[in-house]
Amino acid sequence: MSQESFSSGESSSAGGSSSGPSNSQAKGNPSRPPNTRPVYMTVGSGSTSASAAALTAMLENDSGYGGSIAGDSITGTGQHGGGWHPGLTEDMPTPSHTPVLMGETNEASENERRILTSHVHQLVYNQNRVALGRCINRAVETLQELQRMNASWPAHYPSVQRANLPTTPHPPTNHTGLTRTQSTTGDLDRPKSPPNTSTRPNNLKRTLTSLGEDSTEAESSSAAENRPVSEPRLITPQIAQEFSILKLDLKLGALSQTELVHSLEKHSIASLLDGKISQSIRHLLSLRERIEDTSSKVLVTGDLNAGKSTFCNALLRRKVLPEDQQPCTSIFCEVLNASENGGIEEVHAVHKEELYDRNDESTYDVFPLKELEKIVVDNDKYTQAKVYVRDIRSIDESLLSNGVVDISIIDAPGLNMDSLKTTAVFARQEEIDVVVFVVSAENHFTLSAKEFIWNAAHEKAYIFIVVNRFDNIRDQDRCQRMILEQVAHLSPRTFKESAELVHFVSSNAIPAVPAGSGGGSDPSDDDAGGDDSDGTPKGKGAGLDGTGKNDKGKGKEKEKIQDFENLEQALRRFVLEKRSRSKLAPAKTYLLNVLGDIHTLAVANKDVAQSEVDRVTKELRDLEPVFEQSMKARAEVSDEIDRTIEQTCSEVYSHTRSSLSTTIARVAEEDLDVPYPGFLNAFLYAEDVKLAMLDQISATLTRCEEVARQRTVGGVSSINALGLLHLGNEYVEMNFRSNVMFNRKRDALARQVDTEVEVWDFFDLPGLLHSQEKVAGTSMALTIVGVMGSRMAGGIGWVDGVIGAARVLGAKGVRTLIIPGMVLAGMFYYNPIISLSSLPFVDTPTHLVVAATTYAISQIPTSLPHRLSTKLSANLAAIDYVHQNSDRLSKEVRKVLHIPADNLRVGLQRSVEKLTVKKEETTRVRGESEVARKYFGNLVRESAEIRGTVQRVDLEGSGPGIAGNYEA
Ligand SMILES: Nc1nc2c(ncn2[C@@H]2O[C@H](COP(=O)(O)OP(=O)(O)OP(=O)(O)O)[C@@H](O)[C@H]2O)c(=O)[nH]1
Repeated sequence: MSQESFSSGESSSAGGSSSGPSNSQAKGNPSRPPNTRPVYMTVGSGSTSASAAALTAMLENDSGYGGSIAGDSITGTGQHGGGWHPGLTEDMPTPSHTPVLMGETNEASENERRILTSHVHQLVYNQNRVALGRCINRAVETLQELQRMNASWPAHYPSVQRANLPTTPHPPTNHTGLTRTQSTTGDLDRPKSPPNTSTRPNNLKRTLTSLGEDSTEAESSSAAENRPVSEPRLITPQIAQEFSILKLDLKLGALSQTELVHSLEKHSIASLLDGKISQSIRHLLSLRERIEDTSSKVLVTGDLNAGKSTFCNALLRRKVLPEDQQPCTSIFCEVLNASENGGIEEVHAVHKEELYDRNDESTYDVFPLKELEKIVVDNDKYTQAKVYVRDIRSIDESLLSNGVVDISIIDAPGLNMDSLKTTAVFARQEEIDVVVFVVSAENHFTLSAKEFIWNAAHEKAYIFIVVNRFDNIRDQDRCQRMILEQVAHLSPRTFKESAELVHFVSSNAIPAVPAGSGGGSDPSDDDAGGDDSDGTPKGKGAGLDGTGKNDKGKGKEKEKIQDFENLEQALRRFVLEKRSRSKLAPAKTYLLNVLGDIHTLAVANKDVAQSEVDRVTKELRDLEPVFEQSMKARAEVSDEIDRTIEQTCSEVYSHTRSSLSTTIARVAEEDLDVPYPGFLNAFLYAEDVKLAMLDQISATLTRCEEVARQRTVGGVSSINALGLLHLGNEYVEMNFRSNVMFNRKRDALARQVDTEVEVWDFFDLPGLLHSQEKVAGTSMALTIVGVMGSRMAGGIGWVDGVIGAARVLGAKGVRTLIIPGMVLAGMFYYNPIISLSSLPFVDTPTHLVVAATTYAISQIPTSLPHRLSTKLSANLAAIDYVHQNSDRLSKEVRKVLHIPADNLRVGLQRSVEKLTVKKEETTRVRGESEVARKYFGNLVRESAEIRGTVQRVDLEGSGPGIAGNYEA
């Protein structure tokens, strides 16, 4: 494209646009009828329409590329007649639609149209960039929120399930890949992967769920209550679907993802998800950085010696990069606009293992341009070279300095098996927006080339292919056909747009000034490119005779230049207009995917939260009466236990008391089964009777204890029954053995109160009196009692002392002889008794005394038990024997009953506490689930809304002329 043609275009367009038909007339072009150009109507009071002004303002104020658009590089190109001029954005129709008269050259308007198209596209690009940037910010905020939520309410992760597990019925499919059932997120318009090209795992089917499953078997409520909640719960089949961005990489041994999801505890899943979210946030931030970056990188690669360096030089119109017939480029050379280096042309050779930083000279060595060859050919010190050059061409033609975006060209080393991997890695870098592949027309695609394109086409979708050294081909049509066939195979998408993306050129036919010339002039000018006065470039390519005399040769050269210029324009379009694809499309695609994942996650978790709320609400509803009942039972059972214990103890007490009292009172009348051995052994008899009585009392006590045992067994049973009734299986019965009760020596007390046998015990004086009165009258009776009373008391008072001694000595003989001795003594002391007497019975004759004594002795078997019983009873009463024992028994019963009672009380308390904790826990879960439901409900809406906004960002056919460019 010559400068002249551009200038003329500019004047016609500017004129036409600013003043409409009147201007056209003012130009005084008689050959153009007044209506050959459309009539422009200016809306508004000024000469510039409001919309045009707005458009201009938007372009000028745009922050993303403002520097390059409105900066010096634009204004400094005044030589192009204001190629970038506010007038261009004035209200006027798109020039491409301008009607052109037959035969009229429309070169100028074509130029104008191209520039306008470029700027409008720039505007649209910026709008898209800003919109995507905002969406990235919102997505990041959303993900951060999700991360916070996930920390407090571990998100549930939808899972896929293997085909051999029971699944919902699938429609029959004839491919082995993934079989979808249905998706609630279909409205999200997630890009559908065609079969076999899907990167998603095969042999996976939609999951079944453990949530919401209808169990065919009835389940008891307690079983349901105690059934462990499987974690993590899977999602219903309708919404379970695979993720693209937030997919958890769960590969561990032979376990499938589903098995792993099942086996992992839900907090582990949540933390894995958290990691994924962080990763995604980082990626989104890097995408935002990338779309805000105004630079664009073009990687030129291809087979060895295909002419890559020659091609780059042709683009620059300067011999910057070394060309050689031998493979020579050994490092990556990035050619940048010198304006990025303070306008200085030089080479920065970047040290190995260093990250290039233009402001840090320790990372590189500086060389003049002409020494580039030395660095490029065989070196082991540098990995890449940054080549700063001034672009000598206008902004409409230049790639480096095009007024819109800063483009750098990277000349890569030729591909071979060694460099293939390095270059492939290089090409994969995110900042590489465009890959230009140079192939030699003579050699077609080598194996390395095919492998590279195959991979790069997956990465970048479109490859710009330059078929170089076309001048060396004789049958060019056949060559074209064959190469296009190969392109179709290697990158079908590139093939589809081959008119724009595949170019057959001869780079060496393009005139280029030497690198050292400083780039001050344009080689496309007649004088600059070579020594031909007719503008034919002075190339070294075949078929160029360089004399300018061969018209056919000239025609061919022009054709080659034209082809190259076509390539350049296509490349510019590809870089400038299609950079949306390379810069914004990845952001858009990633956003759509991540928002789709968030949406899926939100839908799934909203439902999980809802079912969680339902579940715990029901649980709470069921729990409330159980809790109330438990509280009531605790109080009631406690009272019941107290009652049982009280009743049992009081029964035992009263029974023991009455039994003992009765026995003690009646022990004298009992058949003690002690034979009376006669007068001589009266004392022994007394001892035996006493022991027999004590045994009787002990036997009664033993019976009472047995009764108490039985009562205790009854009490324990009723407590256990209460426990089982209220606590069910939770109640643990205690092992109770009644035989260990009362195992203390029970009659110790009785032994302690061992009653001493006294002489008086043998003679029942009141009884005697009573019986003698009946027989011999009162005076007689008194005589006997008097004899037995006072005389014997005086005469045989020694006897008690003897008994006491005998007890101590244990001399049976002594005791045996006491009573006979006593009686005889009574007789011998008769006289003194009589004589001393002043009592009414002083006159009592001797025979009466003998009779009375004999009577008293005969009464021993009858009177002794009574006397002893009375005495025993009095002694036992003195030590409170009956109460003591009744109390002992009832206390022991109480003690024993308290053990199961306390056990039951603890059980009941525990049950209430357990229910309280469960209630609190369930209430807490309900609260959290409600928050989660609300949050995920909002997230469903929000993610769909942001996704909708992203979807509306149209990166394809935006801006006039762009679609046209590709359809042309
Ligand atoms: N006939 C013809 N020769 C060309 C053309 N382009 C480049 N050459 C020649 O091919 C040879 C190799 O060119 P280079 O540009 O060095 O090739 P390269 O691909 O950069 O080489 P390496 O980077 O070393 O692999 C040089 O001698 C060029 O003059 C062309 O279009 N036609």
